[in-house]
Amino acid sequence: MKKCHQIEEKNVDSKNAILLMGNPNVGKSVIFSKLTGMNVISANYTGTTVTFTKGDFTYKNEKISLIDVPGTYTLEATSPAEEVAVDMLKQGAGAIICVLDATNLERNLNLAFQLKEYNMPIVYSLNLMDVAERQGITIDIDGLSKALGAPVIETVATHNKGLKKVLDEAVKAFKAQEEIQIEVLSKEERWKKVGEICEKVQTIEYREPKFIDKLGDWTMQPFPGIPIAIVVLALVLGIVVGGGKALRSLVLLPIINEGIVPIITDLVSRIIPEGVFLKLLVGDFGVLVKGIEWPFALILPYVLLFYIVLSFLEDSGYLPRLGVLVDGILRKLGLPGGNIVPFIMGYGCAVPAILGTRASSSYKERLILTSLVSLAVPCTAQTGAFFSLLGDRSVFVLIFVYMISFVAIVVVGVALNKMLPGKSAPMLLEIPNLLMPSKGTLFKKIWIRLKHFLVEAEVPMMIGILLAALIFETGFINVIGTALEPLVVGWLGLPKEASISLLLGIIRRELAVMPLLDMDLSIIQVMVGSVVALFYIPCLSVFIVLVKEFKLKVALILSGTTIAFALFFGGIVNQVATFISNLF
Ligand SMILES: Nc1nc2c(ncn2[C@@H]2O[C@H](COP(=O)(O)OP(=O)(O)OP(=O)(O)O)[C@@H](O)[C@H]2O)c(=O)[nH]1
Ligand SMILES: [Mg+2]
Repeated sequence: MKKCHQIEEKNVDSKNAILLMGNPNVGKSVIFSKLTGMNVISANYTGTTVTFTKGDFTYKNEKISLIDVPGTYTLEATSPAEEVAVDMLKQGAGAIICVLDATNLERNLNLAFQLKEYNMPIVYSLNLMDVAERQGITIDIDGLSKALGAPVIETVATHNKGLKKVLDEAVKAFKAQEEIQIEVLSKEERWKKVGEICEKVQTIEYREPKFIDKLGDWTMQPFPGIPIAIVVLALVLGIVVGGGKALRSLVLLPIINEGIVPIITDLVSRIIPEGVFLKLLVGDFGVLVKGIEWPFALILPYVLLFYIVLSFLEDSGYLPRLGVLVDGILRKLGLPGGNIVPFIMGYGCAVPAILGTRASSSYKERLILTSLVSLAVPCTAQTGAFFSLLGDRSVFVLIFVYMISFVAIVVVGVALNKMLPGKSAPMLLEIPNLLMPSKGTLFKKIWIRLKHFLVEAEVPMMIGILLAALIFETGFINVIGTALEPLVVGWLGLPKEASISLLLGIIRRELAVMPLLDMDLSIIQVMVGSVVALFYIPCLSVFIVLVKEFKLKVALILSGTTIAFALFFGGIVNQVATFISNLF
């Protein structure tokens, strides 16, 4: 028989803290967002939350700190994300809201019983009741409550059903300060008891599977799963690429370049006298010209559409299913199918993708995925930049850049898998229910990401543009250009002023591409510039995350390697393309 757990550091505020615990993907983050009014990202796959978030609010005159933590299957953490949850639990709380997935009662109760080993009152939120109903699952709430010795409340978090009642019960529990009935069971005793409870309280009535459940199964079988995946990919590309182009050239560019920018330029020119300062604001690289055009007209359409599509795919539960289909391919890169989610997120931004790897229990997998995303996966802002630079000029070069990216992912992935010590974790990929995304949570998520982009990207982009303006207006570009001439002109075959791309690319990845837009470049030069930008150093925010997650040494090695890779292959493309063009 084990001993019950002692709470380690009794936090002074912990008596007002309510901890949301539960298995992954049971709705904790949705409950957190609904109860606190703070928006945290939720998605339909395991491992969405990888750190904790605290939300303070007052409820019925009680000051409450609600804490959302990553999901965990057991309290013996196997990944950095699960460690966060277990650490928070050990710090103690006034009460725990244990969220249970009504469609997976047995596995969820296993964790519920482990929580009973801690000296804290628990209230149970039996969530996803709508999906349970759809699947013919009925649960005897009173019976379950008796078996657990605590209140059990049926909830549908996405529709805010039952959540107030859960909060009421949690507040009641921590105010009552009743003696807690600690129950410590061995693993075998626990599973046996859980099995008995499920048998008693749960009835599963056979229902003809609904279309959405059938679709969920089809998406994982090679047929029709692969054709479905191809249709999904085509739709994603159509929406992001086609929609992005339409939004950019038909709506945003005319509004910004023919409306907003001329008005601003005119106003500023009237107030500020001719000189360097005016040029910094509204000159060729003016902050008020490029600082509006680049992020809002050229990048934003792709970012917005990508996040709409990604959020929909995330909330539907399709991504882990895609992971099952591509497991065999990804495994060759040392990344079992479960890594599909952070990998795809990398096409949005490398920062959440790298943070997302915290849910993985294998350091080797985390490092391979991080390396691939830092090196060869263009983020959505960079994609916007590539489409702006290449879309109208040469679709061939555009396809070439993405092919190079794909080849690099495969070659580097296979090589790292062979070179790095350690093992990939076996595929533990939980397949969630296929759900129709809830409009409210979907909009909120898109808004969080868009806001994040506007704050996180716009400020560094403005700084980068200001730096570029300063470098050009002061003539400093000649000094840099001359210093880098052998590399930029000699090896890469680019004009001297393209050195600016190498400087700005350090700030943000798309800034390695954007300056090329206004230069009169040949097709070969555009191709070289794009390949360099594709592999070039991860931007500053990614570098900071790399240091945080993998320490300075790994961050420096990765960044150094990506720079070397970018310059080496950029040069090779230049030499080969020039040689071929000379033949004709
Ligand atoms: N239909 C339905 N969907 C729900 C309900 N509660 C949550 N969801 C959806 O289930 C998915 C998982 O929700 P999250 O809040 O991210 O789950 P989580 O427990 O925080 O997951 P982790 O952070 O991975 O531990 C999301 O797509 C939600 O929109 C519900 O009651 N009914
Ligand atoms: Mg969560």
